Amino acid sequence: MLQIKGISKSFPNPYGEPNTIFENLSINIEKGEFVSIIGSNGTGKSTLLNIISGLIKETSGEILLGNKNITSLPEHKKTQIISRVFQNPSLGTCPSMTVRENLSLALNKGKLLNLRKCLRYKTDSLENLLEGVSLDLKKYLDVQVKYLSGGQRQSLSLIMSSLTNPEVLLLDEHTAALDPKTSNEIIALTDKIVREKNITTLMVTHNLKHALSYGDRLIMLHKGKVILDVKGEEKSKMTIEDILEKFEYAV
Ligand SMILES: Nc1ncnc2c1ncn2[C@@H]1O[C@H](COP(=O)(O)OP(=O)(O)OP(=O)(O)O)[C@@H](O)[C@H]1O
Repeated sequence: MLQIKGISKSFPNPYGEPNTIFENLSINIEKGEFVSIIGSNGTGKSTLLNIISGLIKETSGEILLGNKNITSLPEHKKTQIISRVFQNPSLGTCPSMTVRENLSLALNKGKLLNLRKCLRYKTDSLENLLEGVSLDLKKYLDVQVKYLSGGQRQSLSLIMSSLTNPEVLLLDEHTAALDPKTSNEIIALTDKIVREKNITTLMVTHNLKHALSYGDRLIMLHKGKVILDVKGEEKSKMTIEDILEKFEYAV
């Protein structure tokens, strides 16, 4: 289980009172649970992922994974157990390297090896990783990532983020920069990876259709508080109109 336990976060404000984003926020996420997080702009969704991944430090509170307290684990250690895919397709990959090189580096994540050793994987085994991935990624094994489309890069980022079987996957609006068709392909690939590997996943999204159709649980944050938390039948009965009403009510 991933436990967000009594997290508070304030950013200093040179012009007045600190900007408090969370006060004593607690959320428990079951192992393998796929949770969509929605909420209006500036409500703290990315900040929550930044705290979990160790990119920013909480003011107080704890993050527990299983029975391990990972709150103070340095970011480079956290990357071995927590993977992240960002909104910007350029962020998860190295653009000047080929798909082969990116995949090889991801397979060696956390190991101290030189590039030649990293690149020891056979073409067949790398192609297998891309088997069945839409957008024909398999054909681009020796193409530099900077020449791929945004959708192809997000597919690659997703595959890379799950190669070393992370315990937690954080998706920060990872389909937001894509056209509707590609965005649907990427969310379907996400679901396949999360289910096959049983990864505890938190997906921040503004796509209410994705938030409703995918994942086991839907959490809505507003001003740093959970104002909706549904799963199972309750979630499956929800409509986009119900959520929009919540937004109206919250703002
Ligand atoms: N490093 C930082 N320093 C100061 N303030 C920050 C920092 N990071 C985030 N904030 C502030 O925290 C608040 C929440 O931002 P955050 O990006 O978490 O919101 P969000 O819910 O992800 O919004 P959006 O949906 O627009 O991406 C905002 O007021 C933002 O300005």
